[in-house]
Amino acid sequence: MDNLIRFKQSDLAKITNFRNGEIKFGEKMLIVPKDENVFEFIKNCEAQFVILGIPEDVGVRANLGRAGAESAWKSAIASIANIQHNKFCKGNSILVLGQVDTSQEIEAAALLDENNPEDRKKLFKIVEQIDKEVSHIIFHIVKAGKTPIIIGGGHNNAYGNIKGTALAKGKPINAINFDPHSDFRILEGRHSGNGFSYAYDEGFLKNYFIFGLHESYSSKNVLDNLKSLKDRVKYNTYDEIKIRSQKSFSQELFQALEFIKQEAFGIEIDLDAIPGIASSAMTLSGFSVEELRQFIHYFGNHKNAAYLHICEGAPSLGEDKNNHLIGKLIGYLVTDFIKAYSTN
Ligand SMILES: N=CN[C@@H](CCC(=O)O)C(=O)O
Repeated sequence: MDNLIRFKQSDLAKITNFRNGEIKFGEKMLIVPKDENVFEFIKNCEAQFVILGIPEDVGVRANLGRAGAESAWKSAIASIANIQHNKFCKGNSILVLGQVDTSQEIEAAALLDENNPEDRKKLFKIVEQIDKEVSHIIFHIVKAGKTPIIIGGGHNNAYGNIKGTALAKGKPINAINFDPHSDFRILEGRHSGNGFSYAYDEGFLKNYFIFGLHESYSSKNVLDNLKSLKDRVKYNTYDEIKIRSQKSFSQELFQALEFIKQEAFGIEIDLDAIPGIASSAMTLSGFSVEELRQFIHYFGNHKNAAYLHICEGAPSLGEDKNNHLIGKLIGYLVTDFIKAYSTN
């Protein structure tokens, strides 16, 4: 895997705060040893979960959003390394594979202005390059029988996750997306707002459920398109569930699972659904952290859950004094998924 920067034992040691009498995830999580073949090691190691970081925000910029999602990976892995290894969750169930090497793409994108139409087209092309790298790595993880946990990055990476998983399974997969936005925008060139529409158009995505759309941030055009595809794309809105109480959260979890559970499915989490989380489309209205954790438990508990993707968190857009909080939240979500999966 040329475009992978492997995590090393010394990287883990640097971010783990050792304490006498305690065992942290950083002391137990696996890494691919220096001289080992990556694919072989993934296949044969004891860990079921493979953590991959995608530190980029080119997709968000190409969608005319606010950059910053590049910073979530570093914060997340530092928090994960300091989770306690205990009877509730074991560090050695995780292989920290490392991060997609996005340095060239970020460097090329830095020279471009997303508000200039010609530059924006170049950003679309750079996102396509990231797509190739993401789908390639995800393909190999899933093919090895393991479960990727992907920490982005922009939501553009849903495309690579879905494509890589579908190719490994040899058929299209389903997806559930916890997101105020459909990310089903027009096929104008790749960015963070059309990962699912491209995956659908290219035949990698079969059934798609969007959980908790914000009515005020879904365009008529997108809603019309979703309506025309209603046999394969379904959604509920945050407003229906939490504001007007027309639908119940737990009943909607059930309905969504019924729609996707027949095939392998990806669990996509956009952190801009949670109030107060620094992100490109940061909001003060949305589901609570506990509802998100219940959501991950509910879907992660099903045997067809194929991967977890947590994206769009942008610690660098947050307050300086508490910029570790997004990483800490991601740590909770990762362990919720592992615990749910392990009891399915
Ligand atoms: N992945 C996020 N997609 C949202 C982002 C909105 C924003 O950055 O402001 C969307 O395209 O609607």
